[in-house]
Amino acid sequence: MAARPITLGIDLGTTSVKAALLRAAPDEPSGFAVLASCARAARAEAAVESAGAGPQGREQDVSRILQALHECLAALPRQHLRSVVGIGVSGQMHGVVFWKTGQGCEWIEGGITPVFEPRAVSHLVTWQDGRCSSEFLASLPPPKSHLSVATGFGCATIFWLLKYCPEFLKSYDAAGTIHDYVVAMLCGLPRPLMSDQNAASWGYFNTQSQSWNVEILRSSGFPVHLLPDIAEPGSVAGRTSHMWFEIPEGTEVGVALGDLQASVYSCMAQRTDAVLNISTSVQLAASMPSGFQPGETPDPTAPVAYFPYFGRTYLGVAASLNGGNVLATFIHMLVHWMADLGLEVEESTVYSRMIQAAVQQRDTHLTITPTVLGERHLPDQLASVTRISSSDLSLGHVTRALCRGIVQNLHSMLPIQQLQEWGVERVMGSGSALSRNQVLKQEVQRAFPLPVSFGQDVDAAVGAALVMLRRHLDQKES
Ligand SMILES: Nc1ncnc2c1ncn2[C@@H]1O[C@H](COP(=O)(O)OP(=O)(O)O)[C@@H](O)[C@H]1O
Ligand SMILES: O=C(CO)[C@@H](O)[C@H](O)[C@H](O)[C@H](O)COP(=O)(O)O
Repeated sequence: MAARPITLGIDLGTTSVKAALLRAAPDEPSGFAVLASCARAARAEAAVESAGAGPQGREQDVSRILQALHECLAALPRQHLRSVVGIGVSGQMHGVVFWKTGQGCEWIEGGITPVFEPRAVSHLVTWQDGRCSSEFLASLPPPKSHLSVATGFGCATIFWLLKYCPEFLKSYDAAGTIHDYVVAMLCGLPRPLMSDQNAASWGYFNTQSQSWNVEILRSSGFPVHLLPDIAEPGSVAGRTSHMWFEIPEGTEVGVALGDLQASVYSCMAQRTDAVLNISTSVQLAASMPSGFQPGETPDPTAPVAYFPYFGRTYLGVAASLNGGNVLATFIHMLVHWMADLGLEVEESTVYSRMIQAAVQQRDTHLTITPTVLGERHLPDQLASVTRISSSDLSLGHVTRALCRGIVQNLHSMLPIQQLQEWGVERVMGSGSALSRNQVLKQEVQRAFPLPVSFGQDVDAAVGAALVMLRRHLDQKES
């Protein structure tokens, strides 16, 4: 019997990097089996943001992201890596990283396996970056796109750098998301390719014409030469230029995908499924009918946006900026308070103790609006706590209220009534913040009284691998 094909999926997330190996499994309902997976914290938060970014700047160190990626690959079984026939890459959308063409990395040979190390590469300015104030965004030209432009979106960041750090931009002649960068380095692409999934997340991209708003951008002095060329999600960007963790040189690499779309692709078994992803951020997504086209102009006050998916279809998405990152912020606060009091406690200990305490605390009157980052449609709505009584101040009460607040905030953006109008019959949970947190699961089931099931915690990596596996199988059949 011919060996069943194996593909590798990668997810370059905001907090962690995930990798998964999939093998075709015709006798499985899904058609695949996950052979192995791995997750490694990236810990990539840059120690120093760019000059002028201010306290709202959020940048990550590309070398740390690649280090976490290499750790994941090194942990996967070599006998399977040798058989990989395709690599799918997804990652945190909206962000932008810059590099010099032909100098973006150096392949280091002579070790256990060739690896590429970043060279003339900037920090990654992430989707959490808040340097673009509302006033600055209002000064930008209106986009010819159904998606509005928010802080942390690639084009907004480039406009900000053009105004405040023009010399910085002159140092680079290529740009993309972090996953576009990794694809370009793996394949030695002279210029990055970008799927419409990631282009739409940058702003100033028209998904119907599949083109950048080049004239609008150029007339504002925007460095349009930095805009990547566009390619279909699911198509091949190139082939690996070196052997990589024993994955053969010449292996096909797909055009990078949005982590949201890759997660949905792995979890959405039927078109009537909604996918609720809680990772660093939170997204609730459902399929739009084929033929659906979003409006021509953006509505920045709308809590639901329409993101390109596959095959020119769209997802209706409530994308909250406040998900696992809110829990992480709470824990960082507790750990720092305890350090101030002379106590050293591991973050992982706090996560497990607070979740255990809240599992025991099934209800609370304490009410937390968790939006420490505001929301794109309500940037000035920051976090608040109400109904505080002396009896509701245990760790269990506060954690229950925090988890409830995260889920209720998402529900306020996309309520179950709207999901049911769209024909949604089931909610598929994804993301490792959800998979590791029984309280979040309980609050999801409470807020969305539909059948709810929970997936793996490497969903986007599985989705990216699955896209390449199905491409390979289709090619073999044709
Ligand atoms: N030990 C833990 N137990 C439970 N939740 C955790 C733990 N460590 C991190 N988390 C949660 O997981 C979130 C990150 O999820 P992850 O899927 O790694 O994010 P991303 O895909 O955005 O990189 C963090 O924001 C935090 O809320
Ligand atoms: O914000 C949106 C969409 O606008 C999200 O769907 C977006 O994909 C994510 O926030 C980023 O990609 C980061 O994802 P993650 O690191 O939180 O998994």
